[in-house]
Order: sequence, then C-alpha cells, then structure tokens
Amino acid sequence: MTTEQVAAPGAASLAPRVPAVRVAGVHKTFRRAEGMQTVLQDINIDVLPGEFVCLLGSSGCGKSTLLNLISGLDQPSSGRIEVPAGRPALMFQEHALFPWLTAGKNIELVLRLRGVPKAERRTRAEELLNLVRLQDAYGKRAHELSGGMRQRVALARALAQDSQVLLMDEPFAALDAITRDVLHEELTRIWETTGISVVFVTHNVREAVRLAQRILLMSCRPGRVAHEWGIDLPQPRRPEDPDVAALSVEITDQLREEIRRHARD
Ligand SMILES: Nc1ncnc2c1ncn2[C@@H]1O[C@H](COP(=O)(O)OP(=O)(O)OP(=O)(O)O)[C@@H](O)[C@H]1O
Repeated sequence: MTTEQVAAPGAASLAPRVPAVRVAGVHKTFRRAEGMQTVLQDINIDVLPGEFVCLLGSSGCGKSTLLNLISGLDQPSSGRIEVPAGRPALMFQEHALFPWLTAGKNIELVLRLRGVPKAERRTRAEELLNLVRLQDAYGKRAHELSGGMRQRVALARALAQDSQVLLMDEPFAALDAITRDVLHEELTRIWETTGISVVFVTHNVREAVRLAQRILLMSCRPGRVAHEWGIDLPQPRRPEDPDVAALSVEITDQLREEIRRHARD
C-alpha cells in the first residue's frame, strides 16, 4: 500500500494540522429483510484543508453511504464524523436544479438561504456563473441547458454555499466523455483557485487519477479502505501521459482484485 502523504496546495482558514474532515472508526450497519448488513467497517480518513480526495470503489461498496455520513444526511452506527471546516456543500449526479427558476435564480436561492443581502445576490450569482464559464446562462432554465451546462450550474450553486468542503457524488457520471473531460479541467481549476477540500466519489479509475491528490480504494461487503495512493503528478493530467497511464493500470488491477475477492466471499 502506498501511503504517501500529500500537502494540500489550497488555502484554508484552518491550522495546517486540523483536518477539514475527520472520519474516525466509523461503522455503518443497515437493517434489511435478511438481517443486519454492515456496509462500512472501521473507516478512518482525515481530509486536509484544501485536499482533493477521491473515494473509488465498485458499485455498492458504500461510497455514497460514506458521503452521506460526512454530509450529515445520515449518522454512523458507531464512530465519529467531524467536519471542523464547517457544513459541507453537496453535488450529485442529478443536477437537482429547480426547473421553474433560471440558473441565476437557482444560485440566488442558496445565497438568500445563507442570508446574503438581496442587493449582493445577483452580482455574486453572476460571479459564480463566470467561475464555471457560463456567463450567458443567468436567465436560462435547466431545460434550455445541455447536461454539461446543468452540471456547471449545479457546481456554481454548490459553491454558492461558500463551504470549505465540497462533497461530490459521481457528479459527471451521466455526461459524455468529452464533456466530462472538460468539466474535469474546470473542476481542477476551481479547486486550485478556491482552495476548498473536495471529497469526490467515483467508480471510474481514470476520473480518480485525473483529479485526485489522494485516492482511497474501497473494498466491498463490508466497505473498508483497502488501498491508498498519494498522487503528486502535475495538473492538468492527460490519460496518455505515461505516469498517469501507469498509475491507472496499477489502480485498475487493485480494483479488479477487490472485485474478485468480493465475488469469492
Ligand atoms: N438506507 C439504506 N437502507 C438499507 N441499505 C442501504 C441503505 N443505503 C444504502 N444501502 C446499502 O448499502 C450498500 C452500499 O450502498 P452505496 O449506495 O453506499 O454504495 P455505492 O458504493 O455508492 O454504490 P454505487 O456506486 O452503485 O452508487 C448497498 O448494498 C445498499 O443497498
């Protein structure tokens, strides 16, 4: 297992040794018709301020469950979740924009809920749309936007929460490969600019290697952190770069091994 610890480049208001997110000894069990199912077992993760961490694993290994626990949407059966950086923002595969509101108003709604004065909301919404390179989308509704554009608005809306931590659950999984690629580039740029911590869930090895400073590979049933890689390859990374390709092969082999092990159990 490679456990190279990587320094986060981003800014953050927290002292360097205080993690943005701490998951300590977390177990999660669900009651099901066939009995109790342990989905997560003894998960221990510290996410540093400004760090980009990918949770990688095959379908059903508990990635979304872990993200839900970090977000506070669900509680661990035992162990502790701490988010010293404050309430995280969330982004999912589904954009979940309100269809009756324009892109700008979707963002302004979050600003309003945060108590941002009315006079400032429009300017801030436009700034956020600029940040995701959607300057012209302020007055457009979701049905007038492409899938990639909707996810950009969803990202802008998540950033409107002004959180230090962004939790992303397969946000680009429904997009075509080229659009996904462009959004990877945008997300990397935004992460570098804002210095937020990102916890990004995916089952796509290439996506994880493209984005992350640290990849945590989860095993299945129960979900545990089976392997960890620290990645200090420069951004932007291209799949065909030899180091990126070699790492993708190494991680894919480990993922296959985890899937085989799970099938044998
Ligand atoms: N509320 C729940 N009640 C019962 N079982 C649940 C609940 N939520 C999740 N599970 C189970 O926990 C396991 C892990 O699910 P989870 O959605 O976290 O996996 P995942 O790794 O995110 O999968 P995918 O990549 O397919 O989204 C699955 O077996 C799922 O059926």
